[in-house]
Amino acid sequence: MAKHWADFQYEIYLNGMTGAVPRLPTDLTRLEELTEQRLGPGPVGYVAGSAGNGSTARANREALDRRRIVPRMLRDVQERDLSVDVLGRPLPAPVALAPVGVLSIMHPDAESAAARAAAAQGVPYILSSASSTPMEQVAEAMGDAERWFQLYWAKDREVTRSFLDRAKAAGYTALLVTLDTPLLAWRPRDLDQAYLPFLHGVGTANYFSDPTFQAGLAKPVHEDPNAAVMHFVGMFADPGKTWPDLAFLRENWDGPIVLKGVLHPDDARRAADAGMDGVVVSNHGGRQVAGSVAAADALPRVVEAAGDRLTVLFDSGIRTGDDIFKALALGAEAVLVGRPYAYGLGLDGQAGVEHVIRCLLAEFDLTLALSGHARPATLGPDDLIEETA
Ligand SMILES: Cc1cc2nc3c(=O)[nH]c(=O)nc-3n(C[C@H](O)[C@H](O)[C@H](O)COP(=O)(O)O)c2cc1C
Ligand SMILES: O=C(O)C(=O)c1ccccc1
Repeated sequence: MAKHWADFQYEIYLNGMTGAVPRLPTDLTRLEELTEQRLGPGPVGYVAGSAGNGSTARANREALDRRRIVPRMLRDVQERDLSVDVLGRPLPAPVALAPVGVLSIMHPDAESAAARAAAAQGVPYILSSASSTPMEQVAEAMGDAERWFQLYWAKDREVTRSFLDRAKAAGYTALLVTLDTPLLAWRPRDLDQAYLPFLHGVGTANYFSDPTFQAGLAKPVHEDPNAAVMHFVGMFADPGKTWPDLAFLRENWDGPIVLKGVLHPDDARRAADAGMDGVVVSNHGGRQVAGSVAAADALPRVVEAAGDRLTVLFDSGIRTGDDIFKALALGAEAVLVGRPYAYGLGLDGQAGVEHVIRCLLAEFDLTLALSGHARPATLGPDDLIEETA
């Protein structure tokens, strides 16, 4: 019998018999405010912030809220199985932790704590290129648990090659290449505080620990950290890249490659033509293009364009179990979750991240069951209606 994620609900009530209540709220939309109260506005502003006046982040929520589930009755949901195969990997549920950089601004144990939480719950951890901990150290914290690597595709081809070699050697099985961040967007919350973590050397661990990156410096990082930061800033993204450049990644990575940040169906077709294995339909949680199409509104057309040529993943705005249900019903094979686990980490370290994973999956399991489904595979567009204004 497969594990029932919904058992967490019963566990919470049972613990209540001894007077214990959960350390964090089970409505994950409350975590942002709580984190801000505890950690202060600087770091939380970076995590919570979005592009422009926040319209894309709001649209992400509206597009999910506008879709309503139409539950079905009497369909035997006693035994349920949330497991899925994604990119040829068996996962216990259709959820992974999104790549979120600079996590040391939330907690000193940073990515290692988040990775341990993912490993403990069996969900994949996607490590950001801009992590505050080197990829080998995060890998070590996870044992042989499922991990994927997110690439910020550097200007310097040899640094990129070195990252790919290191990620492979450290056991990261899939590569997510983020395409929507060739520049950092206009983010008023960060601008108003003049706060950018990298300038303080946060989020540069993979670069500073890289032999090829180091070879490009006149002095070792510890002798001239400012020069190292400037070297990083100059190379970490490359607005000059075009579709033919993907051939380099295809030649240098044996496992699955997924392009993160695809919103247009034609870009999905180009991804398949370039030999990519999947896409993440994402607008970076509303942090890049202000005024962008909501990720959930872009999803159906990308799913249609992908056909059976690409694995389609989804992120941007997932906060609850019913959001996961909706994304899957719109055609995503799995979802990534970003900010909620970053807040969980800020509030309670590894345990806080585990809390977030368990709440989301318990709620998803219950939503699935109460709507008449025993497996993610039976979800489809018929399970939703779209409200019109
Ligand atoms: C603080 C922060 C840092 C992020 N860093 C990265 C990153 O390094 N690489 C990346 O591909 N996406 C990054 N993202 C975007 C997430 O991977 C994901 O697309 C987004 O958070 C999903 O939206 P959500 O936060 O609403 O779940 C970051 C997001 C946040 C909030
Ligand atoms: O802040 C972000 O959204 C992001 O993707 C990022 C970019 C560079 C380094 C760290 C995070």
